[in-house]
Amino acid sequence: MAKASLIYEKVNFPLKVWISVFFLDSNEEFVIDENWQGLNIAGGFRVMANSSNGDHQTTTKPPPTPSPLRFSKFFQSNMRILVTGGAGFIGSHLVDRLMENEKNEVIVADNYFTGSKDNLRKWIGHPRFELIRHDVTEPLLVEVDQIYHLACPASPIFYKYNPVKTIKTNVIGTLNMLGLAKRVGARILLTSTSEVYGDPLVHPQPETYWGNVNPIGVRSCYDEGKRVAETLMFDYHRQHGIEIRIARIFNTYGPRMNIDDGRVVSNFIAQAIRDEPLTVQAPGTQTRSFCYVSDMVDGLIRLMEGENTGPINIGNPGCFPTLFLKDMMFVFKHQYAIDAIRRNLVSFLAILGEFTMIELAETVKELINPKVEIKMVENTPDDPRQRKPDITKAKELLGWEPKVKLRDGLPLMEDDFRQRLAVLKN
Ligand SMILES: NC(=O)c1ccc[n+]([C@@H]2O[C@H](COP(=O)([O-])OP(=O)(O)OC[C@H]3O[C@@H](n4cnc5c(N)ncnc54)[C@H](O)[C@@H]3O)[C@@H](O)[C@H]2O)c1
Ligand SMILES: O=C(O)[C@H]1O[C@H](OP(=O)(O)OP(=O)(O)OC[C@H]2O[C@@H](n3ccc(=O)[nH]c3=O)[C@H](O)[C@@H]2O)[C@H](O)[C@@H](O)[C@@H]1O
Repeated sequence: MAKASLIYEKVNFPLKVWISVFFLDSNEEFVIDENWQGLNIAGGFRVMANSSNGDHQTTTKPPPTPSPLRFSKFFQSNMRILVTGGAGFIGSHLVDRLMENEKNEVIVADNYFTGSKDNLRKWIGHPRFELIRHDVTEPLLVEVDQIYHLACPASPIFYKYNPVKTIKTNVIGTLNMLGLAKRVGARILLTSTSEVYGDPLVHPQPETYWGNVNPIGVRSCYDEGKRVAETLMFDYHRQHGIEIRIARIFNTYGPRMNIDDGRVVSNFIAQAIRDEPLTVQAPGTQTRSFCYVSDMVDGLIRLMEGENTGPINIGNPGCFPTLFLKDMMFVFKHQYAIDAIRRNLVSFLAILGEFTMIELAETVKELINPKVEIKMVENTPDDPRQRKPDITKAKELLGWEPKVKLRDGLPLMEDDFRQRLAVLKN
């Protein structure tokens, strides 16, 4: 569909080739000239005939049959897909899935800040795959039909490391990708986050909730950055008719997460394998919902291919009520937790029906290393106390719901971590 409109635009204006040149804060267009009749949409330009003398208008013969190569290029049903941040955790799994379809050509643009070529090693050299070292804060000129825009550090440790760069990535990076989408008529999907809900006062979070975000906190570069990115998506949609999709992703885990990524599931698994104490950040009663990466990729592709702009929550609302008693005992053994409960009733209510970090630690301990210790450590500012997606919209509009339970997903991740850490299971 996007390709069809691209072809239409290029072929039906033979005397002019319009090129959009995207500047950081504006999209400006200028005309190359009437000497160029056509554009090779495979990338780069090709002059196919010179019409400035008007020769073709005087001839009575039908025009020569164009090269079959040209037609195959124009009319093939292949999709060319750009994945920004494709060398990262979710991005590389998305690339695997997109590459399974022989009609897809995939271009990855990544600056390798938190991603790695290693995640894509099986595709490097493949004729339908291209990897570009590129920072999305700079404009990118490629010809594509779809853009999955994932580029952004996702672990709080990494996005807080250089907050100014994080906000530039979210704002300027998204602006650049929207400029690209506008120039080539591509559909664009943004991977937003459940962090747009901040420390939510509504629970679970539906897409209609506007959030409770600290605009000046240490996490703001990320959560406010993503909120602006969402705003830009909708402004380009309303103002320029760009086809947009917004996924609000909730905590996702799986193989290929950075071992020292700092996120809770990867931390606990690496710690359990290394025989180090599992570090539960106080109070430990904060809740999250964990979605296995294959489910996430499935949701993202359905959103891209479907007819809804979103935003749509994609996450796994599952919880573990069976661990409730154990959880309570752990909480009451720790002064931190008791203080937190006294201070805030929400933290206490969280443990009644939700999946807490203590439960996660207990689950990892049980599945991976029953001898490992669990210890309570200091938390970081503005850590959301509760988070769980309302996925009604994803179910109804995308026919999507997660399939992999945490207890099945954790061992798959363990295998990958053991291989990379070179530690065999006893
Ligand atoms: N994993 C989650 O739980 C989660 C939750 C919510 C939202 N998300 C979003 O999903 C996307 C992917 O997350 P992930 O977990 O795979 O993270 P990740 O850190 O593994 O991947 C991000 C990728 O983006 C690249 N990148 C960062 N800044 C860039 C820049 N300026 N230019 C080009 N490339 C850049 C990194 O090198 C990396 O390859 C992110 O946008 C993130 O905000 C993830
Ligand atoms: O899903 C989301 O929308 C967001 O979720 C995560 O942010 P966060 O939930 O803070 O992720 P973690 O760093 O994995 O922390 C989860 C919880 O575990 C706790 N934690 C973390 C690390 C640890 O070693 N121990 C521990 O108890 C944290 O205090 C926090 O309460 C991601 O890292 C963001 O990129 C993403 O956008």
